[in-house]
Amino acid sequence: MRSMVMDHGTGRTSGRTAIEAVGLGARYRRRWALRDCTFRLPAGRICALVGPSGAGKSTLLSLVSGLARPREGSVRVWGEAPAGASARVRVAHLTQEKPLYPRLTVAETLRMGRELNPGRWNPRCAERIVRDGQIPLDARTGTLSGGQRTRLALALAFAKSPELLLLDEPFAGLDPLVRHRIAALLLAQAAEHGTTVVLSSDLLAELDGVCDYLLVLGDGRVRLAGEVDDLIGAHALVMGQRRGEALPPAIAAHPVVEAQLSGRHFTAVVRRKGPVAAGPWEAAEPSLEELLLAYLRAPGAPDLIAPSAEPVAAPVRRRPGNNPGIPGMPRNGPRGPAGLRGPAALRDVRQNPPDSAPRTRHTHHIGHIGKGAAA
Ligand SMILES: Nc1ncnc2c1ncn2[C@@H]1O[C@H](COP(=O)(O)OP(=O)(O)OP(=O)(O)O)[C@@H](O)[C@H]1O
Repeated sequence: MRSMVMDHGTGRTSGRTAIEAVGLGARYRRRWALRDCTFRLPAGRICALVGPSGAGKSTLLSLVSGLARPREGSVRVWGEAPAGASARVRVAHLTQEKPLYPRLTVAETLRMGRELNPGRWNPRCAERIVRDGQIPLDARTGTLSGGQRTRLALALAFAKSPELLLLDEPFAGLDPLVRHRIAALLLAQAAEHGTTVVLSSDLLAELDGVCDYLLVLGDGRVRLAGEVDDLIGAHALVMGQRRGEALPPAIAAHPVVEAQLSGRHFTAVVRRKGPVAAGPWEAAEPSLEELLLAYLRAPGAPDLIAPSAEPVAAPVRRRPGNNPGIPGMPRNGPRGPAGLRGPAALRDVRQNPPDSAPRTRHTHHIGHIGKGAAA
């Protein structure tokens, strides 16, 4: 079961802000790719950017890095316009293509990185990441495997000493073992350098234990945003014997994000209005993957912008159903008695994570390492 340990000392709704978007919108010709995006990402987080294909994830990353300009609204990176010279050097953006010159060797690529980033280049960091991956320095980058290319691209990105690292699908096309190594590398480097990371991925199981902040897009809009702990704590996963055609009234009394009724059983993810009543069912906090799957399967579920993701500059325009007054949210005081009982199977997986699972450095995340993160 997930730990309820929270770091109240960090002041989630205050502190440095890495990204703040207000009413952000972008479009390609006549079609909006992103609309009315409003959220804040505090510094020091590892943020998962999730959404179905075409939801606007790459577009958002391009707006944040200054590669694209917004059509409406604004985005600030470390308080500045992303396209400005000073914001640009503080941000590294690894696009899906991970562009490398195929005819250059690894050593030549690192040399080029140094020449392009005078004053910020950290050669020891780049060399260590390449050496740990046993990548031959004299190999041409065009001959590297997918995992080696990703590692080299991450070496280039981290050696630039960015304060904000944007990664577009860094795990795509990698086998599970390589994904695990890359995730561990990412966590270790981000912890060592204090880098804020935004990581888009559709490998949901991999994100648990890696990310402590969540931004879910759907159809170009923000659907979920906030600390992972807050968002998970606001929901319950309920499983039980089905009696009749509908969910038990005590469960349906909570806003239902997604329900599956099959055979004699039901499974539902609900947004808790309070403790889930005891009954002939089991209730537990969903894992990050379970929460994400529920929202991805239910595109009509109301969005939820947690207080931890509200911009300082402008209040969130709430759509119907986006009710922040949920037990478990820090602005609403301490968590009430959860009254949640975890199914033995889920509890077992979460209490016995693989030793090698990468762990986040964030204090409030320690103790709820996910199920084989990036395994
Ligand atoms: N260069 C472009 N020209 C026209 N439309 C585009 C362009 N790039 C993206 N789009 C459209 O904008 C929307 C958002 O695309 P985007 O690539 O940001 O989504 P995504 O969530 O990153 O998708 P994926 O997970 O498949 O990479 C989609 O409808 C896409 O078709």
